[in-house]
Amino acid sequence: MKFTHDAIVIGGGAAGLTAAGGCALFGLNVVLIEGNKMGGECLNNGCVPSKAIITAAKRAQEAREEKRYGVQLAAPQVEWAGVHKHIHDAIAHIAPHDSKETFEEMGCEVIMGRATVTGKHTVEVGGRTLKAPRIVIATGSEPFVPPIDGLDSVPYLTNENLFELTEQPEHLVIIGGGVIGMEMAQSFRRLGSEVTVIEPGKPMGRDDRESVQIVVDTMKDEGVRFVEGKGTKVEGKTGAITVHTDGGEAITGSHLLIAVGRSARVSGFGLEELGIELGRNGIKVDARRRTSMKNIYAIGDCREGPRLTHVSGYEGSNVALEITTGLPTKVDWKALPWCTYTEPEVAQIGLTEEDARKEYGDKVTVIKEGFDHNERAIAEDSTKGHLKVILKGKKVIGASICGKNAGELLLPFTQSITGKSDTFSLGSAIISYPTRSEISKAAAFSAWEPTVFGSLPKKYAGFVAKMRRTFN
Ligand SMILES: Cc1cc2nc3c(=O)[nH]c(=O)nc-3n(C[C@H](O)[C@H](O)[C@H](O)COP(=O)(O)OP(=O)(O)OC[C@H]3O[C@@H](n4cnc5c(N)ncnc54)[C@H](O)[C@@H]3O)c2cc1C
Ligand SMILES: NC(=O)c1ccc[n+]([C@@H]2O[C@H](COP(=O)([O-])OP(=O)(O)OC[C@H]3O[C@@H](n4cnc5c(N)ncnc54)[C@H](O)[C@@H]3O)[C@@H](O)[C@H]2O)c1
Repeated sequence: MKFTHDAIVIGGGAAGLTAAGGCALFGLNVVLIEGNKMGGECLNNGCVPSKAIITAAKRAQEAREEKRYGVQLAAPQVEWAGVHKHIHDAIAHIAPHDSKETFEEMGCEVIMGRATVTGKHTVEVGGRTLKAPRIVIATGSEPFVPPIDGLDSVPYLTNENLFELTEQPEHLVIIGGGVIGMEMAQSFRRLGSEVTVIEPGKPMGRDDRESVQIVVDTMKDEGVRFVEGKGTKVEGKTGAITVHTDGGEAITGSHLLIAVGRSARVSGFGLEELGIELGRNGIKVDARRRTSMKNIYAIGDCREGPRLTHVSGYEGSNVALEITTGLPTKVDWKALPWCTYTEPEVAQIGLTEEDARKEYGDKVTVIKEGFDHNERAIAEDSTKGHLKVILKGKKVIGASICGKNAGELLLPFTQSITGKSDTFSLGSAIISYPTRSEISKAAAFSAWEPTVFGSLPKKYAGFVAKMRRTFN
């Protein structure tokens, strides 16, 4: 077969951009195909707009706080057009990083068009037939819309139109207390909307329960209402939408946000026809991200597995490395970090306490340090939260952090879980004072405290002291 390219990448989100960019930087002849907007979900209707609205909401909240540190701010006046502009300015600012031009400069051919996989080595786009020994599918995911009675007859929001709102919701009802539901609930509440979250299970179900409880309590204090139950029926019209729950509640709001998870984008572009195996929610892949057709990879949100921008980027670079070097490159999730950007933030890496205990039982110990002992946090009057280090013996297998900027504090634990560092070196590192990251040193040192100040070192110190007294 005569190939037009070394690799074809379908999808210009975090996964596809990284895979295509990586191949191009190694000098391969790679084509990247994007059917909608370069940058995909993260840039256009995911991480970037959500973090931009969180920032606006934080500013409003700060102004709403009572006099603090002896300083009184004026009450916030939220002007929705300004919030909308801030969101779209942030997207526009970052867009050049992911643009067609940037990737062409890197050496990719970029085609704007919808691709169809037509054979083991063949992709059709805009009337062209492209052929390559390796194909990478990085088509992402879309909001899962649950089969709730009446939902198709009312206007509702998902992350795909939420950030386009030109008016502020008076009362936002959110179905789903997962990551999106919680980040958006706090943001809209802080910006002045009434907010109700409907969630049948535990909000932020994958996270450390103690940490999540702190966030839920904070949000309740800020006026978010939580309703336990499943949304089962929806009715109403623009401006007055009622959600009925299986617990018998009926909540009426001006706007409805659906945030109950994601569906992998896997149909309508040839995968079924080609017989590529699909799982429950995404393309089935092995640890090297190869599909059932081994020369075709699937990375990022479109395959089964965790759905996060840094995961998409990681898989993109792994696959680029495997394609360019020919060496197998497996993914490894033991040090997978994630963070939910509520206030306080909840950050996690590796196993939570609950999962670690399930897996290793009483071999697990947990060291907990509160920010109430961290002097920077005290000086800032921001002591909510804690760090929990999950250990198996002296080996770190997880860390859960709840607090201001918790997501920024994960890095040392990445190093220790992957074996590039350990609790002893972290516990003896010099860390600038006063910083919130001193909490990591304090926890790591706690793991060694009984040994360092144990009976043997004490005996030795006593012996040295006795010698000095005797011979000085
Ligand atoms: C509201 C929200 C907030 C989020 N916040 C965070 C966060 O703070 N941190 C984090 O890590 N993650 C976050 N995420 C998750 C993150 O956005 C995704 O995991 C990530 O963007 C997935 O990247 P991807 O490249 O796999 O897919 P996508 O970004 O979805 O890219 C896939 C691309 O493929 C294109 N495509 C699809 N089919 C075809 C076809 N047939 N031909 C050509 N092109 C095609 C699509 O147009 C799309 O551009 C958030 C998600 C949401 C919804
Ligand atoms: N900070 C971040 O990293 C970040 C932020 C936003 C989104 N994301 C990514 O996007 C993904 C999707 O987020 P999400 O919040 O949509 O999904 P999610 O899986 O985090 O949460 C969905 C929630 O909806 C609930 N639910 C399901 N059916 C329901 C019903 N009928 N009524 C009420 N509640 C119901 C579930 O119990 C669950 O708690 C995340 O898993 C994550 O991968 C990441």
